[in-house]
Amino acid sequence: MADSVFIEGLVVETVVGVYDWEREVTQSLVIDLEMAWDNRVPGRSDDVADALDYATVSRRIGTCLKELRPKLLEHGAEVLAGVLQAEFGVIWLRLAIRKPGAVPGAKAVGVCIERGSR
Ligand SMILES: Nc1nc2c(c(=O)[nH]1)N=C([C@H](O)[C@@H](O)CO)CN2
Repeated sequence: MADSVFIEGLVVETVVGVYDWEREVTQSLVIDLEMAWDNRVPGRSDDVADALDYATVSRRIGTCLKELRPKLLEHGAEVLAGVLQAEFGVIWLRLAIRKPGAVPGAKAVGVCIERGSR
């Protein structure tokens, strides 16, 4: 399945990081996500119930990361991938989490994972 639904540049404010000072503040994470989805069905029906609703997914990403308060970006990415697969039936996804300003001189640092198969 070559079709997909994507979310680009979703900003989530949460507690994240491995250092003590990072557990006392919130920081911005930027999420880029592509999820395999058969868009022929909603393409025919014009019904959001047949679609992978990117608004609902975006809200779920926010609540997940705010509750999780991960130390590592890797942990945030792994848990998010599991939620998307279990709750939304996503069979394949590519997910990047960026942490802007975390490393002096770098625009952003982050991780990218791919889970499942198309
Ligand atoms: N591979 C990773 N390396 C680092 C992470 C991370 O989440 N994954 N996190 C940190 C610190 O929290 C850093 O962002 C503070 O500036 C260091 N390395």
